[in-house]
Amino acid sequence: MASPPTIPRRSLFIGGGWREPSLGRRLPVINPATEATIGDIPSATAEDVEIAVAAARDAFSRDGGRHWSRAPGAVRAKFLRAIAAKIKERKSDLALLETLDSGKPLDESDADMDDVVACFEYYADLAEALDGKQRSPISLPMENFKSYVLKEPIGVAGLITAWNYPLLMATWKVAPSLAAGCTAVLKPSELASLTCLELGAICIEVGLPPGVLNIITGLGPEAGAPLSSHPHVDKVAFTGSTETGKRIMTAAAQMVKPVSLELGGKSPLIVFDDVDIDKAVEWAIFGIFLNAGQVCSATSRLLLHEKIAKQFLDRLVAWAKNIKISDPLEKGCRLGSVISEGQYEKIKKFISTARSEGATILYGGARPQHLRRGFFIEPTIITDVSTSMQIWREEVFGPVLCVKEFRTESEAVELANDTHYGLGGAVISNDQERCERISKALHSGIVWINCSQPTLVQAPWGGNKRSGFGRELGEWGLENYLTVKQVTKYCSDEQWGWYQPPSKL
Ligand SMILES: NC(=O)C1=CN([C@@H]2O[C@H](COP(=O)(O)OP(=O)(O)OC[C@H]3O[C@@H](n4cnc5c(N)ncnc54)[C@H](O)[C@@H]3O)[C@@H](O)[C@H]2O)C=CC1
Ligand SMILES: N=C(N)NCCCC(=O)O
Ligand code: NA
Repeated sequence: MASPPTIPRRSLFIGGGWREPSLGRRLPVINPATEATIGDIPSATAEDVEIAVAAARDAFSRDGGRHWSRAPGAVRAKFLRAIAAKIKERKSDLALLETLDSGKPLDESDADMDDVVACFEYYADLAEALDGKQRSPISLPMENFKSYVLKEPIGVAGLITAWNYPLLMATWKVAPSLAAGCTAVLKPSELASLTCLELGAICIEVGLPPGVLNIITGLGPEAGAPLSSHPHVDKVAFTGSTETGKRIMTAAAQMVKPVSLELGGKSPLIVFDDVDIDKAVEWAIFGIFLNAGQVCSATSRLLLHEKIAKQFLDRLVAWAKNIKISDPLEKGCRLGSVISEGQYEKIKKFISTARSEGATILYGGARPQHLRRGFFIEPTIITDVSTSMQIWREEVFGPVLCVKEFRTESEAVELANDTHYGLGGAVISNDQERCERISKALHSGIVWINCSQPTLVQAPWGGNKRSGFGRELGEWGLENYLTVKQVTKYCSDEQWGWYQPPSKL
């Protein structure tokens, strides 16, 4: 057997170098597919947050910002492209680390690394384009004033992220914040931090100016909370649960600090009776079993037109049975383990509550019999669901799909919008006008037509209602880290003339 890959032992990445956590604490790294402890990560506390924020502050204003925050966009773009190139070079080892840390299939980690590279490259282009957008004039109905707009980096950004796409979720925040000219402190999830620490190593290799990006790993209350409430952090961007999002918003409110929140979801997928069943089934499967359903935009509520419901469910089960569930390193794996024991127990509880509330577990619901260790759960399909049940209302963040039938388009829309969340929504139908009507009717930040989950770096990403606010990716992702300044100039030779001039005497 091949020897197990080495897990790098890293410290906190602060001020351009490695630094031991002030209290000397470390946290175990658990591979959820084997339950083995495979390494450890530093556990930062408020003392370290203090040092990291000071490093970011210093990097923001060093030499009047000449080397970073006020440097030409092309300077920052060069570093973002260098980071992208290093990630490309290290793609297979980073993907392996991501899989060992999170349990996701290696093919998914590979695709995530491609997305990471694309995101750094995309924001490198936007950093360059930003200079050309400066001083855009405001049209005014008078001639004695001229106004224009400057877009300036907001300052030090605090970036707090989740474990479902460890390096990718960090990149969605790191790339645009750096492109904008901000400096940043990243706090990834304690459940999967390995690849984010490797990003620190990459920053050293490409010679990123010290303090521009700082990476501190550790627990939410110990490292995340002091970052979100820090008076010298000018903006907080967060991806994670709605509960933690509320805490972060409350902390930031004390400093009147802008936040963007990318929170949970319970997104619907509506399937009409005019579709190619197998094509639609594959999107339904992809929409909930990708990354074992640990996707904020997972289409976890399937709405089926009653005319095709039976046939659709038969095919859905057939496809679900055919999903390769295995060690995520095995070739062709399409369902790995979930992230942690805590998440595994939580998902099992959701399934047992659904059963006790009267729903039917049509398929799955248990540990796959051929896997004795690791936090694996079968792809699970739940029917006979009513809208008051927990499984309809709450985010599971696991491979669990609940299904309801509908008769009319308006009933489908009403069921789709019957949620406190508003991240994604999807519709599958051959009637394009109907798809467009539904796109307008869904209360969500993202709508997919005839598919589910494609995520494009150019397109805005984010939700409404309790899924949060603010948009990542695309040009919207850059705006998150910019502040708009108006500059207005009086350009008449005349005295202003509001006051009576005193006598000249
Ligand atoms: N929608 C999404 O993208 C995600 C949703 N979730 C949901 O959240 C549930 C719990 O998962 P967790 O890992 O506990 O997510 P979480 O929302 O608590 O963690 C996300 C990040 O916030 C940090 N954090 C935790 N408490 C904090 C605090 N008081 N102040 C500042 N930062 C803090 C964590 O360390 C982590 O980096 C999951 O079961 C899932 O349902 C989890 C992760 C992502
Ligand atoms: N890369 C893909 N497919 N999806 C990203 C989902 C991001 C999220 O769960 O917040
Ligand atoms: Na882990």
